[in-house]
Amino acid sequence: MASKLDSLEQWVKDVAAMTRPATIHWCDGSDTEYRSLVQQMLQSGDLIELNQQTHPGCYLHRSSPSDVARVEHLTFVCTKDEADAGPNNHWMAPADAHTKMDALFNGCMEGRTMYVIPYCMGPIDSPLSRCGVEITDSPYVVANMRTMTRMGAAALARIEREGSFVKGLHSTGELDPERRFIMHFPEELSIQSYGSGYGGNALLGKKCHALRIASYQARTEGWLAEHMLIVGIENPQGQTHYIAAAFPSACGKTNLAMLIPPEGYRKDGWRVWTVGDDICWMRPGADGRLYAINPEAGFFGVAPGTSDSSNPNALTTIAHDTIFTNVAVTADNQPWWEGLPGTPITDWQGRPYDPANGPAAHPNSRFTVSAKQCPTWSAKAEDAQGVPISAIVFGGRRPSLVPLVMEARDWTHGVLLGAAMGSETTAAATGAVGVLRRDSMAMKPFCGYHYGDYFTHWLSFDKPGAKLPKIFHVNWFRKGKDGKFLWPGFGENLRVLEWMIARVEGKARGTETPIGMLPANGELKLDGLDLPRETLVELLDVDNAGWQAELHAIGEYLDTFSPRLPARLRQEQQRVAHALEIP
Ligand SMILES: C=CCn1c(=O)c2[nH]c(Cc3ccc(NC(C)=O)cc3)nc2n(CCCC)c1=O
Ligand SMILES: [Mn+2]
Repeated sequence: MASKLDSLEQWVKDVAAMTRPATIHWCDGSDTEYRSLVQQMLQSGDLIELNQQTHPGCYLHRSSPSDVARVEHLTFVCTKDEADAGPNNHWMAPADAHTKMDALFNGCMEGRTMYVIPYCMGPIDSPLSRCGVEITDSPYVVANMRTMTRMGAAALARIEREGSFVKGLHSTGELDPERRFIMHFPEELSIQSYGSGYGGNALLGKKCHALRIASYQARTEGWLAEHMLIVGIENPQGQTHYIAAAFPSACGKTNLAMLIPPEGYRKDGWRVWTVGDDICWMRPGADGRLYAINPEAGFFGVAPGTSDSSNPNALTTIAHDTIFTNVAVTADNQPWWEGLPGTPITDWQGRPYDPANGPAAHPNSRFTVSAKQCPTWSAKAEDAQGVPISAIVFGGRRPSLVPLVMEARDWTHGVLLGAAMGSETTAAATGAVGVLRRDSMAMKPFCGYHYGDYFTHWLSFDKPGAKLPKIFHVNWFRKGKDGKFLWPGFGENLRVLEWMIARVEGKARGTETPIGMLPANGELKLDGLDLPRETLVELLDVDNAGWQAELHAIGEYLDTFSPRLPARLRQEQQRVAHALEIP
């Protein structure tokens, strides 16, 4: 009787025959295994021990200077039909990609250990979870996957029961930027990554599996794999509403997932619970509501900007048992990055810190830590059925035009808000300031198939019996004429989430505008916040002419996905455009 592990064992044999490792190690995810991996990496220099008094169990990894972020131009979706990949992906024919990758993997693990990492994305006993196996020659990847996924024996047992798993093959190769590829084969449920040791390229459970492959799978199976945080908002009466939110980078997703309520709210008994900060898998439950899990078990967060003022919960979370990547170090061997007090003496490349060389910590430097270490971590993150989603929030960094918050009039309008979301670039990102980059549902680098088909899939959830979440759009970053931020943001954002929940509960009326529903006078609670009335007026201002231009630009953006753009979405854009023309 063939065991369901036969296909796994055969695949491991085939990979070993191609890569020719010195030894093969099947990972069990135990503490013993982790400790010996850490010792091995301290010996090899892959890890550097940090100050164990102030940061017990914390280590520093320095990647090679040319391997510090995802490489979108070397990331491919290899579907049989090029059109299925869409204009939002680089495409290569599967046969060509396999030829290229087989040549790179040939003998690449000679003298190395080949680690076999069975993992589960999501709670080990949840029907919403999915399993994968990553084969890698990087102990750093093993250590990170143990934190970021449910890795080891329990996952292997589930694979044995289920028989299906995503096959991920990774090698750091020679860390040569010229020989670096991240290939996705959605029809084969497989991923092949060569030449990078960095997070999003090498921890295959995260962006590669949980977003690119999973978004493709979710479309065929009727669920959603999204680039969203999941946060629970508990009111003084003890009722908790769960919100899923998608933002492009640099909007503070992790900060929102770990939000600390303003003083007055805390005193009244409001609590914020963290379920996830990056990825959300959602599917309709028996009652027609959308139920969500966080497929990850940890946070792979951006270190710079994480401070006592922006996210005290994150600082507490990473005070122990955390792996830091490409941060700086202080004189007493503590991890350091821009935004923290104190001074760095060694920069992310191990050089004596010199401001002339740029920031001490790399702008994309990261911490890898178990989600359970977060003071606001919600035990519901382990709930097999997931949490019911009351609201979906899209957002972006828009210095002008876009109000603080607006509610979609229905699901179709909400999908339009998500499709049109984006951020104006800041000088830090691209040098050009004020260029609007659309990033639909914040999935631009992660949607594993044609964006037009993805919008069609989103629209398909609006069907009889569905009890869909309300959809909102927020903008924390609107500026006044003086160039200053109009909204204090951070913990004060709870006031906006409170209004959303009041809308969900039918306790706020709101006021209709052509672009959506806005808080009516007095509905946004401002007590304890000295926000001048004219500032609130500016924050909620709907500039009709400006929005007519925006809707026109949205139409042009949507047309780039023709002919696979769903007509219903283009009609919704037209509806809003016409509503703006009515005086
Ligand atoms: C839950 C928090 C979400 N959030 C925000 O809501 C937010 N708002 C802003 C803009 C801002 C910056 C500084 C102030 N300072 C004072 C003193 O008001 C106010 C707003 N920055 C924000 N940031 C940081 C963005 C970079 C990752 C942010 O994360
Ligand atoms: Mn992300």
